[in-house]
Amino acid sequence: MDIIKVVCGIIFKEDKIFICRRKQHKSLGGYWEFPGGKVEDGENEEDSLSRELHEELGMKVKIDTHFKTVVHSYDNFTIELISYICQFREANYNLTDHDAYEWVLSDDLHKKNLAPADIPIANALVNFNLSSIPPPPTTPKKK
Ligand SMILES: Nc1nc2c([nH]c(=O)n2[C@H]2C[C@H](O)[C@@H](COP(=O)(O)OP(=O)(O)OP(=O)(O)O)O2)c(=O)[nH]1
Repeated sequence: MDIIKVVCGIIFKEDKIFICRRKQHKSLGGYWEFPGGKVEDGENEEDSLSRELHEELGMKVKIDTHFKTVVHSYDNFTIELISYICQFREANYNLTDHDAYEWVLSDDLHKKNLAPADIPIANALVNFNLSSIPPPPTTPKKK
């Protein structure tokens, strides 16, 4: 069976993380997830994530770094879920594929009914320190 490549954002606003609930009629409807979607042919992961966040939430983020990739088999399909740490910039929260969203502390992620593929990511986030991300290199000022 083919593996479906899915990219998702772990989007921080200060110390909270954005999660959203899939609409009931969608696959895995009712589960909470990190937003994102399928990587299309010829698209790189970061471009795909930016596109999905814009389409599904009207959201802009700064993508920092790859965090964790999980391969998970559901009953009918297998996904490779690739997560990136992001910093929130702005959003109009115009939800197209979700019916709810929340900003939660990483310690509280396990209280939500997360999609099963997301659970190893949520567990890894409990020990994650946002300040461990190196700042972007600064370009020296010209004299
Ligand atoms: N976006 C996203 N999908 C996830 C996560 N965890 C998880 O198991 N999935 C599953 C749900 C879906 O079966 C699949 C992604 O499909 P999707 O419906 O979000 O992607 P899409 O918008 O590109 O697809 P489509 O509805 O246009 O067909 O991966 C997650 O954290 N984020």
